[in-house]
Amino acid sequence: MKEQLIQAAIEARNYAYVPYSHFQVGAALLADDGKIYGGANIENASYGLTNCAERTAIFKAASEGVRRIDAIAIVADTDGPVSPCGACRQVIAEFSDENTRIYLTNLKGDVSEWSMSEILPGYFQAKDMDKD
Ligand SMILES: O=c1ccn([C@H]2C[C@H](O)[C@@H](CO)O2)c(=O)[nH]1
Ligand SMILES: [Zn+2]
Repeated sequence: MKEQLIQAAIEARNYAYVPYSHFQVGAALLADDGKIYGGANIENASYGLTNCAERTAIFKAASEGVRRIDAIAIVADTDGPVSPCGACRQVIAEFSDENTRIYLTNLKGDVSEWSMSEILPGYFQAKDMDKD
């Protein structure tokens, strides 16, 4: 499944809309429903409105009812495994738990595997709002 997910991320990357950075990123997640959802980064002439690949994949899945990510792979043409931004790490946390596997990869085939608390120590979740 890990290899299949990484392959899906590589394929999703081909649809990156990156006229400004020319930096293509792809992501693919395995959801609780057993389906794979892919996503690519989508940039905007108003740069700050750019949506990262992993958030695209997560929002596609969430908008179809997914509430838990089993595993997610992210890929870019980087020297080492691609490193997701802080905003994306928090968005991954919204739909993840400590059993979620996070695969950071590149086109050379380097893969590093992370848990949620490894990738974002102290991440905030809705359950943290429960006071009793
Ligand atoms: O993990 C990452 C890192 C960067 N980007 C995108 C945002 C922007 O389009 C481009 C350069 O930052 O790469 C992602 O999609 N995911
Ligand atoms: Zn991001």
